[in-house]
Amino acid sequence: MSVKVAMIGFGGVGQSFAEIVNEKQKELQQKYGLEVEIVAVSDVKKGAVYQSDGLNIPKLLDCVRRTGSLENYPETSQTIKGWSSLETIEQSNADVIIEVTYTDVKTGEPALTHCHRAFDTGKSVITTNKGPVALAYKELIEKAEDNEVFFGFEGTVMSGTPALRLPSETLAGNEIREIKGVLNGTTNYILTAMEEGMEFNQALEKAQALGYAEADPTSDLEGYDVRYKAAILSNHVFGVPLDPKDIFCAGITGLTAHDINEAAACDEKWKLLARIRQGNGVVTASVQPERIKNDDLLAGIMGATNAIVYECDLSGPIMLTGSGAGLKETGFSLLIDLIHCHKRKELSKT
Ligand SMILES: NC(=O)C1=CN([C@@H]2O[C@H](COP(=O)(O)OP(=O)(O)OC[C@H]3O[C@@H](n4cnc5c(N)ncnc54)[C@H](OP(=O)(O)O)[C@@H]3O)[C@@H](O)[C@H]2O)C=CC1
Ligand SMILES: N[C@@H](CC=O)C(=O)O
Repeated sequence: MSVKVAMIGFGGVGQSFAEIVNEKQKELQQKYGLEVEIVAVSDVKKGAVYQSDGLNIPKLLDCVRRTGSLENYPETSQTIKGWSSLETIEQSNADVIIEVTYTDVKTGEPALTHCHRAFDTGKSVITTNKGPVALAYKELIEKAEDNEVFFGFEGTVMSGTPALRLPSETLAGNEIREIKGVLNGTTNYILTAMEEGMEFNQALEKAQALGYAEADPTSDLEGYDVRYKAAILSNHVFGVPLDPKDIFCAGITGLTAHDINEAAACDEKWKLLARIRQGNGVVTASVQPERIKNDDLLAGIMGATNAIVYECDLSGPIMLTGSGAGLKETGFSLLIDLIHCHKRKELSKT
């Protein structure tokens, strides 16, 4: 079965997803009976292109990587160029909108409006954008259900490492009382690099070049990105809405090379930790750098790798570790959701 996809945002993650779809086309067809057609891409500076019978992915990637613009994408009589994100969502024949614009930690826009418009027009949404999921979790889940469409956001926490499906599917039956983790790739990369003697700014530049950091890295450095992830986890795992503003939040900008060395001399490490606890239906959470012993499991989590620990009543603590950021990994998270969206559709036919 063919699933038509429109992409809103075509930065690092968007392009990586297109590349994965192109590489895995045959396998997706053989294993899942899934044929993915990218029919539209709409991006602020790179422009927009729509073709109802599907775009040529290698040409799309070549065009944007060579010229930085979709203006030069080869046209046929079917091609429409220049649609805004909302025109693309409303007027394209896509079944699924892949929302991969930047995360705005204050308003969740423009992604929040993109999700609403997609659901209003009967389209599913798959996103890695933390904004709408952290700020409007319940509202969007309910709207997707009311409109009988799919809402996937696995990549919003720990990119392609399935930190959200693990508690809701694999750990089902447990009561989870506490979650803690290293949930930001950029800051963990910087702290690891500083332990190896690199300057803060140089480490940040490297994290940006590797595609880990947010468009505005203040979000990473000051802990806002993790605060959003904590709000998503509270909603998703505990079923309790938590306003990001109510989460105590401190970042890593106050940490100096001296602090890092002082911790090392005591057999300890600094980690930016998120803690989310539930008791009697009330959730409290915090995000802050903490000095932990080197024999703590989380002390061994280095570079852009992240880890999350679920404290379960039956299975005890379960730790999941994997990439917390990265273009390929995050592109893959979109694919996981797309496969689940497809499976759900297939199941509904039986
Ligand atoms: N990179 C990572 O490791 C991870 C990223 N994420 C999330 O995934 C999303 C995408 O990340 P990434 O690809 O790295 O970010 P980029 O900044 O590389 O890409 C975002 C793209 O969205 C475009 N854009 C902005 N506003 C609009 C709009 N209104 N309509 C259409 N396009 C728009 C930008 O265009 P322009 O540049 O032209 O302004 C840019 O090309 C973000 O929300 C991020 O938080 C989640 C997990 C991991
Ligand atoms: N900027 C984020 C990307 C994933 O959410 C990070 O560094 O973890």
